[in-house]
Amino acid sequence: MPAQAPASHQIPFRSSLARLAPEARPIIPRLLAGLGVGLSASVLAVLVPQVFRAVIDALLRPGAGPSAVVWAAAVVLVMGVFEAVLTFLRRLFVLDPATNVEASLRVKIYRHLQLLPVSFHDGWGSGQLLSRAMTDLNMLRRWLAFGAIYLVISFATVIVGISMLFTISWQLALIFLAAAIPISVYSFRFRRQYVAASRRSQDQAGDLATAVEESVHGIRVLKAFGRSREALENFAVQAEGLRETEVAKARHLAVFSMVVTLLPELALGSGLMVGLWLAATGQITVGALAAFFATAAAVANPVEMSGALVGMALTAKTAIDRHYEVMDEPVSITDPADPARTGSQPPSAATRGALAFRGVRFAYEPPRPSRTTAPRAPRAGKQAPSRAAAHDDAGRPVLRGVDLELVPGETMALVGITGSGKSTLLQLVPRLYEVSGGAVEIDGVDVRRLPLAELRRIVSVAFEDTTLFSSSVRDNVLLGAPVREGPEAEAILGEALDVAQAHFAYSLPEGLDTRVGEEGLSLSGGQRQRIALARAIAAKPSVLVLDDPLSALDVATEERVEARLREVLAETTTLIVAHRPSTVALADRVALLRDGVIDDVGTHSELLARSAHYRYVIASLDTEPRDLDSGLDPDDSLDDLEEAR
Ligand SMILES: Nc1ncnc2c1ncn2[C@@H]1O[C@H](COP(=O)(O)OP(=O)(O)OP(=O)(O)O)[C@@H](O)[C@H]1O
Repeated sequence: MPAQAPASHQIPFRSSLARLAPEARPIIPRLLAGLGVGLSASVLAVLVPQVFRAVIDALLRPGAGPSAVVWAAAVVLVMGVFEAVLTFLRRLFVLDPATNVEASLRVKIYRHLQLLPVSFHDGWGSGQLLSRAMTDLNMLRRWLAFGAIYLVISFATVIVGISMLFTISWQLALIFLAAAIPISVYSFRFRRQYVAASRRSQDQAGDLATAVEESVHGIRVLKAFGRSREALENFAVQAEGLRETEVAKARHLAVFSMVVTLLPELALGSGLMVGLWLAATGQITVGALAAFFATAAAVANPVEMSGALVGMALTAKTAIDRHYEVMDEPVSITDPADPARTGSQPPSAATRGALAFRGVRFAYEPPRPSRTTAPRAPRAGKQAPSRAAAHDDAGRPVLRGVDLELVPGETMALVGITGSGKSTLLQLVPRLYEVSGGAVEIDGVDVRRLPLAELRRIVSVAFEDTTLFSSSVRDNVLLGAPVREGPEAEAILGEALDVAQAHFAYSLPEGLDTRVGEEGLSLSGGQRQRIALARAIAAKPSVLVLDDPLSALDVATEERVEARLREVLAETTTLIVAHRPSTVALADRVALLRDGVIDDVGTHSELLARSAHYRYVIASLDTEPRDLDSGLDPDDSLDDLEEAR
């Protein structure tokens, strides 16, 4: 387990920036070009007062003609045009690289999220991940394209400007410089406060996004239980928390901006009095005095903007830290260093589908505080706990030594009381989680020694809680299929829909091209399950792992599905979590999971005869058909079903 990450305000700014080096390296030439033209533009702006100085002094010289004014005006005009062109070029140079960095970091975080194990996703709110992939990177892009360049330009302008001030009058320049001392002292304090507030606000924005996402997904539950108002109140508390942080952030920025505006103005005021005295006593010319104030104004502008620029830089730093918190999470489930087989072997030829659990132990990882959001300010109201935090079992063993063998082509039902670890055991087969001890084997090979792509081709899964993607029925079903286009794919699709008894899909408004999923047509729970089951079948697996995917089907449909499954996937080994006697009755054998171990294995009748715990579990299973498509009598007994086989 990696060491706990330091809180973001403890990471020095330079270290945060250094993380961007691999992204920034290719764009450095363009950034430098942008910086170069930006600097030239600002140097031009600082030089304009020197022209004024020359003009005024020339005009005040006895016998001076108006031609000096014409020349000066022409020079100022040319300098102005140059400055405008340079500013345009600066934008042109930096915009493209900044958007490239944003896009590349976004793709990287998405790819990393795909690679990270399910245990990582258990511990993170989806809004947190969403805000890191979207808002944070947007802020970073804006800073790279504008803030970072402008900060350097402003700094250089101030340095050049102050040097110019010294060439005009060292006494006046010293007065101006005196204002810089309290500004730099104060900026230290500001930086600390602002980084903490900025981190808090970006985390709170992520939490808020999670809250919106959860309530949109759970809108039916909230409405059905009349909890919309309570959800709104909780949301309002969270939104208020974010507002307060934003206000605190803005307040820090306002005070800092006030300091950086006020002090140079005070310096200018005092400088004016001293300057007039110096001019009156002939120590400087009137032209020099005018040039001094024009230059001082040009220097004061970036100083005044420094509050906003520093704020932007600190926000970008927080965005970088938040991005790399996710990127630094280790991908713990990876391809083996010495694979037992190569991915090029055709699975059907190489895999018979003998599935074995050997002394399998498993405990969910306890949630680490650094995994969720960074240090938060205490705030009123309830905070939705992360998913892993909601499980008291995290860290405690769920499976304590499971031994179970399935012969190729066998269908085995897994039963046990609720929370006994059935779903957990299933998820170890395709390595959605990694065993804490022991091994899961397919054809005698530890699944950890199979390349992940191959393992997930051999093993196909369907869960009770079905996820359909926003695309057509066809795309959803063929998601894991060996071929996804052409006549062979169509044949696989037709067969999978037939086995899953999902014929309804043909009569959808646009047939198999009908868009389903979040942004598509709403399907019933049973329909969704059938599509998800078809997806698992279309993958042509050697091992099929079904986590009660038929729970929303009526008993008759379930039976038809099982019968077709046997026909079509006669060679497929199936491990199915059963929550209904009907599912149990359709299996070849049943395994009883109890207290983290397999308590007994046998046929349904054998277990009924010899295991009191099995009888207890069976008695507590749901006997009601949930999707009343068929009109089957719910009182149909198990024996009838067994006979039906
Ligand atoms: N992601 C998770 N993080 C931490 N603990 C978990 C997680 N998922 C499940 N658990 C815990 O592990 C134990 C086993 O859960 P599991 O879902 O495997 O049980 P189950 O037998 O499938 O239950 P059911 O029959 O109700 O579906 C439970 O105590 C549960 O609280």
